[in-house]
Amino acid sequence: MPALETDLTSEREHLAASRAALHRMRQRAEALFSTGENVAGDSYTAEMLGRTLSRRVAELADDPTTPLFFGRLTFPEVDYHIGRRHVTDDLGEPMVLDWRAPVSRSFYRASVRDPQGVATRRRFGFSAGVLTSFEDEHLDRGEELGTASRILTAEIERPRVGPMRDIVATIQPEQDELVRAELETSICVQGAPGTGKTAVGLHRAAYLLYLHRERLRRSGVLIVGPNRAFLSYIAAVLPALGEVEVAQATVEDLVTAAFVRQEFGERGRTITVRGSDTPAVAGLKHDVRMAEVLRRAVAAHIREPEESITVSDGSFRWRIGTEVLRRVVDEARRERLPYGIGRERVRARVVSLLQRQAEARRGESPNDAWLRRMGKAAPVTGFLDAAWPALTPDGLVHHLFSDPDALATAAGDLLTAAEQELLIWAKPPRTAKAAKWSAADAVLIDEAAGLIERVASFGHVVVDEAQDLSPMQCRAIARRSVHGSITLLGDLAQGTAPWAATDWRESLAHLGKPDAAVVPLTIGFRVPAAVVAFANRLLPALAVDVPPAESLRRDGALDLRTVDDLDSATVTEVRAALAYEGSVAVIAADVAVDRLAGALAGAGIATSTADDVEATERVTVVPASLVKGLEYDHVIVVEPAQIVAAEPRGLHRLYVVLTRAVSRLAVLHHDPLPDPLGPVIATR
Ligand SMILES: Nc1ncnc2c1ncn2[C@@H]1O[C@H](COP(=O)(O)OP(=O)(O)OP(=O)(O)O)[C@@H](O)[C@H]1O
Repeated sequence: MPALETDLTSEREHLAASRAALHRMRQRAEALFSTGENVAGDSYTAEMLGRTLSRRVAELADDPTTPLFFGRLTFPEVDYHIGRRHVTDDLGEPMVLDWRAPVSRSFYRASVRDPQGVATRRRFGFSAGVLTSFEDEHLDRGEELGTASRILTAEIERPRVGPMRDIVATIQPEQDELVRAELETSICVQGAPGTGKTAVGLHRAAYLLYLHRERLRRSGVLIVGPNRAFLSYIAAVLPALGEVEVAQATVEDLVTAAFVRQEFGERGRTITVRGSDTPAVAGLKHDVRMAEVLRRAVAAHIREPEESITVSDGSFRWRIGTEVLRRVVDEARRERLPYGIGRERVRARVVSLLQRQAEARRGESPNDAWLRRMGKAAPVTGFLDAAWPALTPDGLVHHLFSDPDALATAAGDLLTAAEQELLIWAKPPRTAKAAKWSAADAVLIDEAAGLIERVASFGHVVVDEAQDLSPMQCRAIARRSVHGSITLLGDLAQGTAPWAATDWRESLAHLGKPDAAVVPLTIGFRVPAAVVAFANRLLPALAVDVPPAESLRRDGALDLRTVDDLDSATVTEVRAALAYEGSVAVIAADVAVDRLAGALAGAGIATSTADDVEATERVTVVPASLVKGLEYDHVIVVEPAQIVAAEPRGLHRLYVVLTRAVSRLAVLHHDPLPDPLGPVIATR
């Protein structure tokens, strides 16, 4: 047998043996899981043990279609297979090393210039779970393939179907550096479309969980994405890497009731978004000045005590003078605690003053029941309600938007009279509960909640498509990462929100991480070079300063077509696309989506929607407003001018739309293409 085949045979044997070993590891975990239920003493221990073990069982799941290892490092003395998780034999000897282990780092980073002790790096090629080839780089002999690797190229150019996949086998050095940054390090990644920002963020989460498992399990890791379609697109990546316990949410989930961390003592606040704002009002509510308005509105509730209080416990009467009460309130105010906690602090101080008087009189300490009774006594509560009244977050915002005087007091020099008028409700709802809150209101209520209550902090937060966050949304995330670090991912050129960021430094300041490094990613893995060049014609019109990307892909096709009938042209184009392998998307202005889906249905072509990642239809019709972060092999963009006209930052939206194609992009238009794409610029 030729050496190559002998090698391939022995690698296949190692794969089969590793699979069998993983199977035994899982069987052992399952056996422990079922006995664990019987042996654990109390129900709490049983539940904790059960959770740990069932998580372990889930982590050890083997997916026969994903290779258990994808690489091998040969050092002069030892060699290791590198894969998605540790696999050990019955004696505990490693058969496959987790890609996150310190040794595995060399798989991604070793080069001829810096071989890190590696003699040979081997990459494996798989087809439907079967090991079919490998490629060696003898670093010790000065051989290095880099991005010329066939296996890497095949992985990058593979047709896309279904949800996003992990990239552990082919993480590139500049990506690996970000993935393996220290837990304490917050970073901001500015990357052009398809440079792997989302992939980096997800792999960083998996890496940090591996390295700081216990700490992060306690505090939690959170992934924030722009919408549900995007979250369901990325949802499978972390479980495939064995990480089954990462929270994923949109910012709206965070600030409404959808996301309450009861285990951290957070109170459930149900804000259902039922209303909407005009663009001007929404813009104002997302303005960072609102944070100071709310802070002042909360602080304005604290009043200097005017009277002394006298409390009776049935046997004696105790008095606390005005001056003393003033001091108590003043001290609590200076502690800068959340308002609601400050109120309880004041109550506790008053009770302890009463307690001291009682001790002096009786010579013994009153019991807990006495202390509780005093805390609730009418004069104490009455004093609190006057000097430090109870506040709820939605109650505060309701009050502010219903009462022009209250708003004027808080907004003072911060908002103009016209701006204040924009915020005041024409017909104030009677109660906070009856209010039809908008999405922007929910962010303000969350800000108020942060002033009133404690918010639990995550150990690490990954924020994707961060260029679209408003200052107030950044603050909502900042509250949840005060004690943790963040990975901020985005592209200023893709900012479509009215408040989209133009400078990462500002976003980072609002996020409470002003010193985080801004790191560019510039190698594109999704969009073919010809398509990148076409989309880049828009860049000068987008008024952002971002480094241009370079595509790794030399394949792909771009086709621009003027057509008479958009619907029938779309049907023809979709039919042509279906002749190729992979996914097909028709992307159009939101208002055109139903019409186009109807035309396709009329032609007998079934379509799915973007949020249905399990769909079996190969064709998806996607509104331009929902396509951010997604990708399809063959993209058909219908009437760019309509996409641009639909919103103020329409050109940015078009840039997002044009950069979704993995292989082929067809642009169908009836109206002229928007200026920057037109022939004038094209021929310059
Ligand atoms: N090192 C890599 N090896 C193979 N594929 C990669 C690599 N890095 C990224 N990709 C692939 O490139 C595509 C784009 O990646 P990703 O979605 O993370 O980019 P992005 O920068 O977040 O894009 P966008 O700005 O459009 O949101 C994905 O299919 C991803 O799997």
